[in-house]
Amino acid sequence: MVVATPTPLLRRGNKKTSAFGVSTIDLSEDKSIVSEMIVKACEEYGFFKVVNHGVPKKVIARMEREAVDFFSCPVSQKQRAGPATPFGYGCKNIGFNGDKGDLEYILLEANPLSLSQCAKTISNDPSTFSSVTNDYVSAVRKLSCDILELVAEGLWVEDKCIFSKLISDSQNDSCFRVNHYPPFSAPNNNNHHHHHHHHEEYNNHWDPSELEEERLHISPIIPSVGSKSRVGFGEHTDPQILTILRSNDVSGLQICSHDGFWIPVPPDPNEFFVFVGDSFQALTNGRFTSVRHRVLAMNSWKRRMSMMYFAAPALDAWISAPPQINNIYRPFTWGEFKQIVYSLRLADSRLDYFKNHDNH
Ligand SMILES: C=C1C[C@]23C[C@@]1(O)CC[C@H]2[C@@]12CC[C@H](O)[C@@](C)(C(=O)O1)[C@H]2[C@@H]3C(=O)O
Ligand SMILES: O=C(O)CCC(=O)C(=O)O
Repeated sequence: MVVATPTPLLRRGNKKTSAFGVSTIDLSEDKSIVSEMIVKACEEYGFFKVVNHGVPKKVIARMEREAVDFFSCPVSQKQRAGPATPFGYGCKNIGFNGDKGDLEYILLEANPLSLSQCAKTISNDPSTFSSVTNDYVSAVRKLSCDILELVAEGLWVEDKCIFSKLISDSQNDSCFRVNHYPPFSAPNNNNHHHHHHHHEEYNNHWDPSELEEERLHISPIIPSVGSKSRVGFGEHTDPQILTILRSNDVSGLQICSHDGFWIPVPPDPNEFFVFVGDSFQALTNGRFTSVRHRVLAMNSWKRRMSMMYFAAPALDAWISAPPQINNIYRPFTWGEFKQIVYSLRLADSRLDYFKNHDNH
């Protein structure tokens, strides 16, 4: 029997093993050039940096302030917003397999209704927290849409909104995360006193005696990262379509090249980094690369803080009416889709859906 396989219209291009330089894409440049560069970056590393991104400095600064204020609260107060199941405040336990990371975080659903609910447990001034967060999330969602439209253009797809419409209103499963990593001092260095002094920068409540203990609990997915650094966030790919990351000026982020090298990404607080996620790799039939990345806690007295917007389609709508296969992009297979839902640890009702449709 001959089985018709859909033509892989969007094929993975040849990959170069050239020396790495993070592509920097200037969104104010000519559209046709920018769209071509973005497609190339999505194919080669699945990772790039954007400048002239259009997100106002003030929107970023206000969000950073809210996050710093939250993480500076006493543990007992932060725990009111937890545990993260998957949304809310989480500390150290980053994955549902019990993966450990040396960080604390807040993971939120990126829609106004959910944000205003969660704000009540996060802030003493919930209305300010939710308006600042909504402004930030809306601005980075707009940036994601701009990028997705440029991608469609670069792929010569007729409907320029084919990808961006998946996330263009706030009714989708996008999420927002802020990570906060403690500072790290390498074993046997004598700078403890010095470090401790700077700990107070965020008036944080990390117990330095925990650090030595935590060093022993290296995430099982990382075999070894050497004695001078520790895992902040274990290696993974993001299940969503795109991730938009902004961090302060503390290093630690690394991406994995296709030939298996870990490449440190110098931090840049004024710009954004973009990651291709598993969903985008699937939608483009593997032409785009979902980028493997991790965060190491570096030997620095300063703490890393990063904020991420994860652009994801409305999964419920996708379940009830999966997009039709056409020549433009391919809907997820059920296997891929299930993986995304599981990775997001979404509501049990959605997981039940798959239990009842296990033949997919
Ligand atoms: C270690 C993990 C955290 C994560 C689930 C996972 O097992 C692997 C993917 C991780 C990730 C990365 C992007 C998002 O931050 C996240 C919410 C997601 O959907 O996949 C996290 C997951 C998580 O924090 O539960
Ligand atoms: O904190 C960072 O810089 C990146 C962490 C990350 O990859 C994630 O939260 O999914």
